[in-house]
Amino acid sequence: MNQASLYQRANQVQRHDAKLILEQYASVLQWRTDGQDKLIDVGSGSGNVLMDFVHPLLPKSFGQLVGTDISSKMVGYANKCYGKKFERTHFQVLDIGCEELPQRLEGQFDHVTSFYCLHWVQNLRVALQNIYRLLRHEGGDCLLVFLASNPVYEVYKVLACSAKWARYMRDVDQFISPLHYSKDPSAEFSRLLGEAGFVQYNVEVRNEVYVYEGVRNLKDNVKAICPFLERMPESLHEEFLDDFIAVVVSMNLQQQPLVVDDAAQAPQNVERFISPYKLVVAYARKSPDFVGSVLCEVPRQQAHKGVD
Ligand SMILES: C[S@@+](CC[C@H](N)C(=O)[O-])C[C@H]1O[C@@H](n2cnc3c(N)ncnc32)[C@H](O)[C@@H]1O
Ligand SMILES: CC(C)=CCC/C(C)=C/CC/C(C)=C/C(=O)O
Repeated sequence: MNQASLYQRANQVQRHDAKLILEQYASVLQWRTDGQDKLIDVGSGSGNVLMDFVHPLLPKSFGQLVGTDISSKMVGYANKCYGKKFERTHFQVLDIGCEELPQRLEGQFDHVTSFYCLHWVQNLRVALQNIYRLLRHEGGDCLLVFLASNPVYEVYKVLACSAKWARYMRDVDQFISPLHYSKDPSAEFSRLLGEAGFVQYNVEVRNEVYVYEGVRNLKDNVKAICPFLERMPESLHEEFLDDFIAVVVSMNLQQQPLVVDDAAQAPQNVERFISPYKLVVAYARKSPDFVGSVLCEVPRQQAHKGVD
């Protein structure tokens, strides 16, 4: 995932989920009384989720906002878009799955956030140990949002077995969420949080559905995140995306076009593609003073996203 501007244009699902979850958790985060909070975001990508939805929640006098990503291209893009415009804000390269966390980052932050990143990291145990170490020694909290499962992974598996695409997808398992096949992602992630040292945590696994309107829209969203495209000549991209769509159709994830009878209304004949997925929403604190309300059921939105 290196194409920052492409990602910035085709990340509606990711933006939708981050916005909704931040609205629910803004008041749960343990804000400092002096307003000098330091926050680090893991896997910030092109930076727009961090700057559009996290930055506005920070107190005016916040201490520091650091966006990080494993991709230097993403970091370069985010610094160019936001680094100069926003005070006390910068982006830097960090692999959250690294064996040794840079010492200058250890124990520096009040909050760690991460949206749609941890499903890219195979070694969640190491990633959580690093997240724990980023937080101040005396406390701090984290809000981690990522995919447990998504039909995109089943499509990858099918394409990886085909004679045409196998040579670009030999390491397909490296790009499947480590919780995709888990029978109980909530229990598994809770255990990992406990092992990392977090004493109080709440892990929800939300069953979500996003509906993509039109083939082009789905293809653009796939293009923005698919790690295999950059390995093949550009002349093959459209063929790969056509085959991707054919697998989606074979999995019965296409909804028949809706035709509206009412003469006053134009018929809607755009195909819709349904993506049912499981989203992990984990909130954890390093220190033991846990607020009971965190564990209360948060109001849920019922409508399918992506459809007006
Ligand atoms: C889908 S994007 C999410 C970007 C942004 N957080 C958002 O919500 O739009 C996932 C990002 O995670 C980054 N990423 C993948 N593995 C990572 C790792 N081990 N450490 C840090 N970032 C990683 C990718 O480079 C990519 O920019
Ligand atoms: C119907 C269908 C297979 C939809 C897949 C849609 C899609 C582009 C999912 C991407 C999931 C993902 C890995 C997102 C990300 O990391 O940002």
